[in-house]
Order: sequence, then structure tokens, then C-alpha cells
Amino acid sequence: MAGKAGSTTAKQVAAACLRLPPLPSTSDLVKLYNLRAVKQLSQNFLMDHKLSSKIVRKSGRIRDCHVCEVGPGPGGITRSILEQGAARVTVVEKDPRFLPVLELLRDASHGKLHIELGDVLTYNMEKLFPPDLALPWEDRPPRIHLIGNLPFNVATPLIIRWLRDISLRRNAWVNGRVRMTLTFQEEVVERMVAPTGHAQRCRLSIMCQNWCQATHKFTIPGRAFVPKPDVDVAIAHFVPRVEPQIPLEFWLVEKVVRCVFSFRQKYCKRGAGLLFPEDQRDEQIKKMFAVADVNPALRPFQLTMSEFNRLCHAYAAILEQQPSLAKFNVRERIVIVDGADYDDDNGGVIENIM
Ligand SMILES: C[S@@+](CC[C@H](N)C(=O)[O-])C[C@H]1O[C@@H](n2cnc3c(N)ncnc32)[C@H](O)[C@@H]1O
Repeated sequence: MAGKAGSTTAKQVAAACLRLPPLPSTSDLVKLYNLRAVKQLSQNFLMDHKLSSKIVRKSGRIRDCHVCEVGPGPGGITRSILEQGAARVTVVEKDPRFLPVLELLRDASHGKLHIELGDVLTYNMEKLFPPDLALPWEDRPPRIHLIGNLPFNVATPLIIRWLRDISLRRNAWVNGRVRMTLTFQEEVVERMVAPTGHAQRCRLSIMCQNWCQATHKFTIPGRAFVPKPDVDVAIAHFVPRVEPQIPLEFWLVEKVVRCVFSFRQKYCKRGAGLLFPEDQRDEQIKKMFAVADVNPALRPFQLTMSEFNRLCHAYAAILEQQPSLAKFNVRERIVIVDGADYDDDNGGVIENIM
């Protein structure tokens, strides 16, 4: 009886936070508004309220926090965010078909829900949150959360953009170490969190782990989504690190890591050689590995973060002597000049990071 009373109280507290009038369920709203998922847009809706609530709970305590939800669709997760007591929720949705349903939620939310129609890949959150929520970078994370169940083909480029924003402390991260909770294909999350020596260790592991503490929270079977995707969906949580493990510019770290992982099963010196023109490759590689004190015969996935750190610093030291090398890229279609020019518009770099 006591347990029952306890859970009722928790429900009452949640309801008090939301004070929403009763609404049809998300799946009823989808039917009512004829919101069929568009396959070309990789839309898969999560209709199970318990699972939506679990995603929100796993993002940490969100009561009285400000949340930006990306890709709300018919608003299942949005509803859970409101129910769990967020002070304000901004949703960024690309597909205008969802506006009527989101407006219904907004009207019921007592001014807590704000809708932005737009593309999250270009959406700037710099001025979205009240300035008094900002905390110094070294402090605890601020009361701001980013949450999203996006299509897989959007979620991976997005996390790379956001990692770069974290490295520059811009976008949402002008406010401090803002946390993110995002969904990906399960095997992508396995790569993100893969430790040294793990079969899934790759470029994405180094990039995610360098700027964030990345954790795999739980996995939702594909059958929980409508329509069912071919894969299971994992929820990953990211907390920006106070100090990255490789404290160098994003473009430089990405370039070294990308080259090293170019030949996954070969000695790491083979891929690192792509950092240099052929006529100076052998000499520069010898120098770089000696300065970094890294065994050139290790495979890329066997390298620790500390070894990547030393390799990146050794490469940075070579660039100081020979700045023109920064522009050198063996794959001509990818032009990297500096942090600003390292942009996603060329497609290749960001998309192929796995
Ligand atoms: C996989 S569905 C998930 C919908 C909802 N969050 C859920 O869990 O049921 C992805 C949603 O992200 C939206 N979306 C896709 N690309 C987007 C982008 N670039 N910016 C904003 N929203 C996007 C889609 O229109 C869709 O509503």
C-alpha cells in the first residue's frame, strides 16, 4: 500500500509540474492528424510513453531546466520532457506537418513550449537560453539539456558539429558544459564509447571521447518505433569534458585521427603517413613517432587517448616549423585550411567519420 501511495505521489508531483489538460495519446494524435512517417526522411516515431519518459529520465534531472529538443515529430518525447518538470522547452522541427500537433502541446503547456520550424544542423542556440543559466566551463553543467531522437543520417553529422562547437565553446556551449542525450543506431553508440583495443574503436570513438564523457545509456529494440527501423536504437549521453584529452584545435585532431584510421588493420604509421607529401613522408613519420614516443607498429585501434594526444602534439610541432603542411591533404576533395574552413559543406569529412 505504501509503495502504491508513493508512486501516486510521484505521479501527482509530475502532473503538478505540467498541469496539462488531458490530451489524446501521441499515437492517437498521429492518426488524427494523419501524420504518416515519411520513409525518405527516415522518420520513425516512438509511441511508447514509458520509453519516451525513460529517455528523458536518463538525460539527468530536468526539473526546472531549459531543454532544447531536436526533431520532436509528433511530440512523444516533448510530452515527457514537459511532464518531468522542465521550466521551458524549445523544439526544433524541420517538417511543418508536425506543427498542428506541436501547437496543441504548446497550448496545453502554459507557455512552457516554444516551437521553431527549422533545420537543427544550422540552428544556433547561442541566444536561446536565459543568460543567468550560464555557468563557467569548469563548473558543473548548467541547467540546460539538449535531447533528440533524430534520423540516423542527421544525428551523426550533428554530433560532430556539436563536438566542434564544444571545442570552440560556441552555440549552446556559450552557457558552459551543456549535456546532450541523443539516439543513434546501436552500433554507432558502440563505436562512440569503444575503449582502446575494442573491435569497434574508430575515428568516432576518439572524437567523441576527446571532448565528452560519452555513455551508452540503454538500447530500445527497433520494434518499439513506427515504422520499425532495421536496427536497434541506442541512447547516448554526452557531458563535455572540462579539459579535452587532446587539447588542440578540432580540425587538427580530426585530421590526425582521420589519417591514422585510414588503414585500420595496418600499422598506424601507414595512415599517419597521409599527413605528409610522399617526398618527405618517411622522414616526417620517423620524426613524429619518435617525438610522440609512440610505437609506429601499433594498429590504430590499439592507440590510447594519451598516444593520440602525443601524436597530435608532435604533428602540431611539425606544423609550427612547416605551416604549409596544414593545407596538405592526400585526399584532394577534402580541403582543410584551418578551423573555419573545416566545414561540413564538402560532405566527405563529416559524413564518413565512422
Ligand atoms: C526519428 S523521427 C523522431 C520523432 C520523435 N522525436 C519521436 O521520437 O517519435 C525524427 C524527427 O526529426 C525531424 N528531423 C529530421 N531532420 C531534421 C533536421 N535536420 N532538423 C530538425 N528536425 C529534423 C523529422 O522530421 C522527425 O520529426
